[in-house]
Amino acid sequence: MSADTATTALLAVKEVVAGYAGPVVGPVSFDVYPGEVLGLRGPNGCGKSTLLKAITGEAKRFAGKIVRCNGLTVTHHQQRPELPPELPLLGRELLRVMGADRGDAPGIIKPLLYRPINRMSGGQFQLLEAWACLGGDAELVLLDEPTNNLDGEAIEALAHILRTARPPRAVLLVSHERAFLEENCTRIVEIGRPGEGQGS
Ligand SMILES: Nc1ncnc2c1ncn2[C@@H]1O[C@H](COP(=O)(O)OP(=O)(O)OP(=O)(O)O)[C@@H](O)[C@H]1O
Repeated sequence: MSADTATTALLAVKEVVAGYAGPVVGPVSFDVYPGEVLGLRGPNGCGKSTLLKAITGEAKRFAGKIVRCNGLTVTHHQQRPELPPELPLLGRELLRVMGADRGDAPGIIKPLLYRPINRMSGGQFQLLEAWACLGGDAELVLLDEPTNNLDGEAIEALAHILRTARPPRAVLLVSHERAFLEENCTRIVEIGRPGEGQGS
């Protein structure tokens, strides 16, 4: 579904400047509507991950506004998710903790359900985490480089999950994979190089 201006935005990012000790990105503006997969694209270090972190409150907002619709639930798939080596959980238990244990896991996820997460490969854990975010209850899913570590089959499975999992949830997707963004996003926002703010 494409953005519909008659629909209320789930999230409005307005002239946001964000960073850590100092600003690293912005000003940037975009809205996210129910049902869309909005891509964020830009060069390395331009601040895409920082923008996602500003939405969750992990990064500092120096200027602008981030307006969430009332009661909006958000989940964040971080770039390079860490495998928690000491956590004695099976894949399905992790899904339960994340509210994504619905019994409708795609075929590529099923073999991971009974595998201890500390014995998964980086790619397997990455895919399970992405499914946990997309198959859970959150109305807005933030995905940061979800194709990292994934082989071609897993990337295709992720694309299928993006297209089919629980619409009308919205997704804000950061990816270096130009083709993946273009094939799977309903809209793409360009972020400029550091100091340039928003691209055209
Ligand atoms: N925790 C942090 N503290 C201070 N600076 C940080 C922190 N995390 C990132 N940065 C800096 O903020 C800038 C933007 O980084 P960010 O990871 O948001 O960019 P990005 O566009 O997602 O990059 P990439 O495409 O390479 O993943 C970089 O200069 C980076 O070094």
